[in-house]
Amino acid sequence: MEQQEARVPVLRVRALPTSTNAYGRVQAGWLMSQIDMAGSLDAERLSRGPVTTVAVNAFQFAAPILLGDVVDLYVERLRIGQKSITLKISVEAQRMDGSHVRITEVIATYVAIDRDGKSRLLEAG
Ligand SMILES: CCCCCCCCCCCCCCCC(=O)SCCNC(=O)CCNC(=O)[C@H](O)C(C)(C)COP(=O)(O)OP(=O)(O)OC[C@H]1O[C@@H](n2cnc3c(N)ncnc32)[C@H](O)[C@@H]1OP(=O)(O)O
Repeated sequence: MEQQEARVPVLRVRALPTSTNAYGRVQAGWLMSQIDMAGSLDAERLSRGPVTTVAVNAFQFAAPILLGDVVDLYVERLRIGQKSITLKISVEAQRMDGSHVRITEVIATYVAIDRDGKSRLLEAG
């Protein structure tokens, strides 16, 4: 049977009352934390060890994330260097009515580090 390649989010999380303001909209800080979580997860897998965020580009938010939305974070590897990985992290929300909304895209660079926090070569297999 022919396999269809599905786009799989690195992280999927629901916006609950603990993530929103009093008006039911997700706070930017919560979303940034999820973005960093998705990016570092992918970079840790690729580098087979710890990483740190060295640079993040400017963010722009196209739409709000609302209470109850399911938030999907997709990661695309843009550049794999000797010690660093640059990723595009895209955020989409599924509303409770089933509609899908594009929220933001961020470009972030992660550097593989050793136990002392010094940069190290990637160990991608
Ligand atoms: C409204 C709400 C408010 C919210 C507020 C908003 C905040 C928006 C946050 C968003 C979401 C994220 C949230 C992160 C949250 C944290 O993670 S906080 C920051 C945590 N990061 C750190 O602490 C890292 C601190 N920096 C360091 O420790 C050192 O600079 C590093 C990363 C170990 C690099 O050390 P180094 O000696 O420069 O390393 P070096 O061997 O020369 O270079 C290694 C590689 O890094 C690359 N590199 C070095 N510097 C850079 C650079 N600046 N750019 C790109 N690549 C670089 C080099 O090109 C090299 O790559 P390769 O060409 O080999 O692949």
